[in-house]
Amino acid sequence: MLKNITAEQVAQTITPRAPKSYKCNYGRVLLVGGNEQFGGAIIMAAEACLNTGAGLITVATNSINNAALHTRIPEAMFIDYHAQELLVPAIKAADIVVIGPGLGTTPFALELVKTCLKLLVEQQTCIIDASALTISAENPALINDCKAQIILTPHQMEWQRLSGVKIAAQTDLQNSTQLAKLSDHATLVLKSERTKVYDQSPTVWQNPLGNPGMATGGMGDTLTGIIAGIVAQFGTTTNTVNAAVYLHSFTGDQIAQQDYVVLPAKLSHLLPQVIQQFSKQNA
Ligand SMILES: NC(=O)C1=CN([C@@H]2O[C@H](COP(=O)(O)OP(=O)(O)OC[C@H]3O[C@@H](n4cnc5c(N)ncnc54)[C@H](OP(=O)(O)O)[C@@H]3O)[C@@H](O)[C@H]2O)[C@@H](O)CC1
Ligand SMILES: Nc1ncnc2c1ncn2[C@@H]1O[C@H](COP(=O)(O)OP(=O)(O)O)[C@@H](O)[C@H]1O
Ligand SMILES: [Mg+2]
Repeated sequence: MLKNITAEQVAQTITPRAPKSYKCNYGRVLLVGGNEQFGGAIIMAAEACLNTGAGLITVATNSINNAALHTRIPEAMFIDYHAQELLVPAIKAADIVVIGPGLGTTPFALELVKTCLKLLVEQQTCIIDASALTISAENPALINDCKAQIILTPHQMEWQRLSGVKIAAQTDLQNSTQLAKLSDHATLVLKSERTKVYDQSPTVWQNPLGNPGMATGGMGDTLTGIIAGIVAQFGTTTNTVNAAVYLHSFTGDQIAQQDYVVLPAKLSHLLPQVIQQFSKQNA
């Protein structure tokens, strides 16, 4: 059954912060990605995650990206993703691990995906995006064997690679069937001009918002960061994933009222205000 995500559901999910709380109450997120060529992708994901309200953020990336990362968001901690002795404890300590934006598909990238997916346990959530989806398409057991709660965020070509279903044949029934084959505890955020969210139930959720100004590189990396920030604070459920998808497009639509193209950085900067509006509806 197809249902629209509603503003009311989002407002119910985004509860105001408790006065007696501190950073560790809002989730530890580790973002892994960004090679020499695609550092921007992991920086945009981290910036969106920060602006969504995650408590503590660490970025494991190529060291060439460190200066740019810290110029943009000094709030984020940095790990050189080649440093196993730092990376492994960071994976174990995280509530949420994002893997893939700007990671590339080299043998080293494959080893990183393996390290993350194998180390994660049931209490953790892994958001698999971009290059990590392309890598997993060649190695489907990685997703199947991963114990963490899984959120997959492919665009239609990444989903074609992962599921084997051609874009033209990506019906709701096909998508649900292929998702269940990949993992019995994964949620699928299938991105398009009208993104849909599939879990292991027969209900499919459709995002009613978004605009073509959002068709720009980095917009999916930004969504991934928002999903990470929302599930870090409010738990990993279909509701929280839906809320993140909705907030991303809601913010994009606000910007498109004046702007021809919706820049990912601008969307990120508007997020704290938009999320506050939704949290106040709940106060
Ligand atoms: N600033 C940065 O650092 C950025 C870095 N990035 C990083 O780049 C890496 C590669 O990721 P990617 O998504 O760019 O490339 P890929 O996986 O090959 O997919 C593109 C192919 O799929 C096809 N296609 C069909 N339908 C489609 C759809 N709905 N949406 C999109 N594509 C669709 C399309 O077909 P075409 O239009 O060419 O016929 C094309 O052939 C990854 O690590 C990512 O994080 C980006 O995030 C950008 C900003
Ligand atoms: N025409 C459109 N209308 C609404 N949303 C769009 C449109 N085009 C792209 N988007 C959104 O932009 C994002 C693109 O994700 P993705 O292709 O992974 O980008 P990138 O990897 O460059 O960050 C998705 O969230 C998608 O829903
Ligand atoms: Mg992408």
